[in-house]
Amino acid sequence: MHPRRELTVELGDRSYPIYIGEGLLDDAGELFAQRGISKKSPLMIITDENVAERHLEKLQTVLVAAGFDVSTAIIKPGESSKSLAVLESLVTKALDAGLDRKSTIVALGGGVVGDLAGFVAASYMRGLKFVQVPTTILAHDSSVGGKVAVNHPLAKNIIGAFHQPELVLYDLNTLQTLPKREISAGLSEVVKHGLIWDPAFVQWCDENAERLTSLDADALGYALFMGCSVKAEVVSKDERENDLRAILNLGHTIGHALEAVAGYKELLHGEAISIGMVGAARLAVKLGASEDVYTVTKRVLSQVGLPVRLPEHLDTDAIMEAMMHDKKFAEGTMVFIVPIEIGKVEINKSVSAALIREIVEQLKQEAV
Ligand SMILES: NC(=O)c1ccc[n+]([C@@H]2O[C@H](COP(=O)([O-])OP(=O)(O)OC[C@H]3O[C@@H](n4cnc5c(N)ncnc54)[C@H](O)[C@@H]3O)[C@@H](O)[C@H]2O)c1
Ligand SMILES: O=C(O)C(=O)C[C@@H](O)[C@H](O)[C@H](O)COP(=O)(O)O
Ligand SMILES: [Zn+2]
Repeated sequence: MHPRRELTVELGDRSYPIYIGEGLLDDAGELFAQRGISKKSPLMIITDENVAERHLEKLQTVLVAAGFDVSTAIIKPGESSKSLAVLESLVTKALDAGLDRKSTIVALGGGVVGDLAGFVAASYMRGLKFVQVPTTILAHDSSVGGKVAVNHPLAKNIIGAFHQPELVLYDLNTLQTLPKREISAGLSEVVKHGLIWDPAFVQWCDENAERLTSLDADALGYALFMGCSVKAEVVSKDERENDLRAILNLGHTIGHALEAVAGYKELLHGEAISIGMVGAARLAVKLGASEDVYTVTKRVLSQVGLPVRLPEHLDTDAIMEAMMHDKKFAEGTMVFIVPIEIGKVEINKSVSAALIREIVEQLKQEAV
């Protein structure tokens, strides 16, 4: 077995481990067996074309050698695969492969694969076990916490469930094949975890931006461990987002609306969230926070190669309308996550639509 960092998402008898380390795909057979993944029922690996080309053979070979009955389903890469149509095609694949109630779904890929495969696992035969094998930096966030979903053309993640994995197996070696743009997009949620919880970690990201974007293995291992730690702690305290978990949505009220208005194509999730976090920081300053909240947020995000300006051609009215479809809009109020200082946020339920509109307009003029 390879050396690894370990964390636990504490959820009573549904608690599960997160393993992070280099070369962990080699250990998948043993770790799956330890978590009680069945060898008697077929298991299905869901992945996308880019990941399949680079990492599927390795995982499949290891699992077959360990005695698992493995089938695979490969989807088109990209956010547009998080759809009901692709979900249905995967259910067809699962039926063809003979998956039964004791089968396991394995999500090998980024957040798109994780959210989609997780929702297949949540819904097929009313729920199968599943395993997250994240292969993007961003997926340190999506693989932990059990939010699984597909999109609707009008709203992100609007059809989904809470369904926790049996384990998260994070092989850092897989990240070495990531394209540059995806590296930066993934770092958006890493920085977010610092901004909501840990000022020292934000400072560390600021000082180590270059090591992170160049995929320095030590820096990456530490950053992903820190990000997963924050996520695991928050989820352990409030699995179903009754209150605290909403803080993980920093930047997402504006960010999700941008993704939807841009047709889930132009902006990657991490990029949209970066712009959304700059917007949240601007809002915070308007509400009385120190100017530092804005300058530090913007600086760290820029340093890791993320956009901070909202593309001008995205229509403000459409963005405002998309926000009203977000899950954060309920009982007539918008829940907005506001960074009151670096490393600390508040859940604000009284931000007016007029103020949000003003922020959206300002984000279109943001200096880069
Ligand atoms: N469930 C959650 O809690 C949660 C949290 C954060 C984000 N999300 C969701 O995650 C999604 C974004 O995830 P993402 O950024 O990982 O996107 P993604 O899954 O689309 O992956 C990004 C791109 O990188 C490619 N790729 C993946 N791994 C690779 C590798 N190792 N080498 C080369 N290419 C690789 C993919 O094919 C894709 O083209 C969004 O849909 C977002 O809503 C969910
Ligand atoms: O896990 C959570 O909770 C999050 O908010 C993490 C986010 O990064 C993620 O994008 C999530 O999918 C957004 O949740 P949603 O409930 O707003 O769809
Ligand atoms: Zn997110």
